Amino acid sequence: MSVIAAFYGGKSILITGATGFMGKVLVEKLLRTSPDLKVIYILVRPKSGQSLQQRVSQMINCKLFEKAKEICPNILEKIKPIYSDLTKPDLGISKEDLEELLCHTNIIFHCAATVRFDDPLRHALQLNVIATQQLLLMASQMSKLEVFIHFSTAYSNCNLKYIDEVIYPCSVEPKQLIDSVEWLDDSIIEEITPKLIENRPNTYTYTKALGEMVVFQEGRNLNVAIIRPSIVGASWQEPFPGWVDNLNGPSGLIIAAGKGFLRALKTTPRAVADVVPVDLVINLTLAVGWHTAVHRPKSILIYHCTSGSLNPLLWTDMGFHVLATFEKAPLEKAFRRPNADFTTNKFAMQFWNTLSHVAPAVMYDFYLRLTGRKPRMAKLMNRMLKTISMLDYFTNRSWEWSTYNTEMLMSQLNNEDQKLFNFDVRHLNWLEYTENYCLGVKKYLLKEDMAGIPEAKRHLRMLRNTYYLFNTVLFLIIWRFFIARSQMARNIWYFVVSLCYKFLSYFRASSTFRH
Ligand SMILES: CCCCCCCCCCCCCCCC(=O)SCCNC(=O)CCNC(=O)[C@H](O)C(C)(C)COP(=O)(O)OP(=O)(O)OC[C@H]1O[C@@H](n2cnc3c(N)ncnc32)[C@H](O)[C@@H]1OP(=O)(O)O
Ligand SMILES: NC(=O)C1=CN([C@@H]2O[C@H](COP(=O)(O)OP(=O)(O)OC[C@H]3O[C@@H](n4cnc5c(N)ncnc54)[C@H](OP(=O)(O)O)[C@@H]3O)[C@@H](O)[C@H]2O)C=CC1
Repeated sequence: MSVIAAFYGGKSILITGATGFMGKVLVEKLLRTSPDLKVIYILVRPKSGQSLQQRVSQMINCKLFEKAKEICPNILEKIKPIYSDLTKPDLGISKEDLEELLCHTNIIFHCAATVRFDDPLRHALQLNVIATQQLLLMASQMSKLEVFIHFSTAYSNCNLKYIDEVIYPCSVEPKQLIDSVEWLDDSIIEEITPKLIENRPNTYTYTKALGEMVVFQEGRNLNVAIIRPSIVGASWQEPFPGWVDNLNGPSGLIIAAGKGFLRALKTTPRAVADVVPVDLVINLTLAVGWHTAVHRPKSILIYHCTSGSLNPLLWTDMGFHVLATFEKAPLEKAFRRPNADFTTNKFAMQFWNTLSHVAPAVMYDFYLRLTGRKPRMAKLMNRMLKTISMLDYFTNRSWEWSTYNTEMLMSQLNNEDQKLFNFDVRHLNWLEYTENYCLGVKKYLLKEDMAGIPEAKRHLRMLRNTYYLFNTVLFLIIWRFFIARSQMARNIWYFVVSLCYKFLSYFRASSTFRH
């Protein structure tokens, strides 16, 4: 019998960020494995003109929830959306809703965050730190609260090489910073941001570290645990392989590679791609929720959800797996044939950027202009180059995370739970996973039909022939140019032609002789 699934039965669970990538998988798994849970309160903001109810309907009508709906037919009654904007005072929650939450909530999963790397410090602070602080305050008034699970990232301390399951203090106290940004002008905040984040690459990792400090300082009287996943990718097994719904992490670049936009990447040869499947992260999270509620550890435990130390995958290997998959099942209407050069050298990367990224985009835009259409490729390419440069920090470094707590937890699960809430990354086959990831990107993100693969292959063949033709014409033009100007080039040309002629005559003569 599953102890973890039984634990969530009859519980009222509050989830922030339920409409996000990980939040959806969390809601789905809870409903699938504990259909007898009482209610899941989800804090949602209206978005793109959709009401809260419309957002919930859209969420549960996606393929991800198909199995959960079979197991839990009254799924709509189980999910209660609560209006909330985490950037507003008191999280924008109405008095009545607040009362209900304070009276009934047993478990909180705090998933919401801004994961953008380029967010201004003020906004990132608002969501990743102040909202966490306010949620903790709210949690401290909940009479039935058993556990508070906070989602952080394994990269919150990416300024270190070895990262332990502890909270590392930042040089500035979160409270001081929160007070300061209240009266500081945006331009001044922008100016001091590089000094504050020190040797971290962006405001995301910095504010996630501050968020952990806030949890440590203000969650002491609560029963809290922190999950630190590394790079979260598509699902491995549950509810089916390859599910993914946004462009974050590797997904965007997998598309870019499949469409033939991304043709070169700077990465150190031994740099580890610390990817973890989303279902594995959610399984660990649910196990941590159960363990923390039942065992009530004396201090806040941190759980690293990483793959590098147990089952490492290199970025270059992942790249080759991606290319191999798109060879078998190409994306539709690719810009160029998928191919990639991995380089460690900054100058080589600049060379490849010019040759493989910028030049084809500029040429294609020229062609679009000639045919009376609006050029768009250079703009797209610049966006992709910006994204690559933002991810460069992560594809060129490796970290080591300790996993004592995660391993301790694994050893405490019974056989049934080890299967139902599997978070053992050692059993993962990266080749198979990457293949499913790419197919998932094709089906669920790009909504491409698998029946279109023969046409996509034809398109790639056409691109290959165009490429050969283009190169031949280019070679002939350049050669013609040299022949016209240089006696030496002419001599080489005549020498090569006469050599070819002699070989041909020789083979023809010898084959006539044999007959
Ligand atoms: C050969 C294969 C090897 C694979 C090799 C992979 C290496 C991959 C390393 C990952 C390493 C992460 C390690 C941290 C792990 C965490 O803990 S963080 C959680 C993950 N967070 C992220 O990944 C967020 C990263 N993204 C961002 O911060 C922002 O999107 C960027 C990169 C700054 C771009 O900002 P922007 O220029 O304002 O663009 P934005 O409005 O976001 O989107 C503009 C367009 O680009 C598209 N786009 C957005 N993001 C992406 C993306 N990542 N890729 C492509 N297109 C994108 C959007 O769809 C949008 O298109 P339109 O809708 O306009 O048509
Ligand atoms: N994805 C990854 O690779 C990793 C993620 N993490 C952490 O996991 C957690 C979940 O990440 P992920 O699911 O990928 O993120 P997403 O960007 O997919 O989801 C973010 C969620 O936060 C909600 N949210 C954002 N701003 C607000 C707001 N002002 N008010 C209310 N809700 C808001 C979003 O709601 P809406 O739908 O309305 O936008 C969405 O539900 C985060 O804490 C992140 O730091 C950690 C490591 C890696």
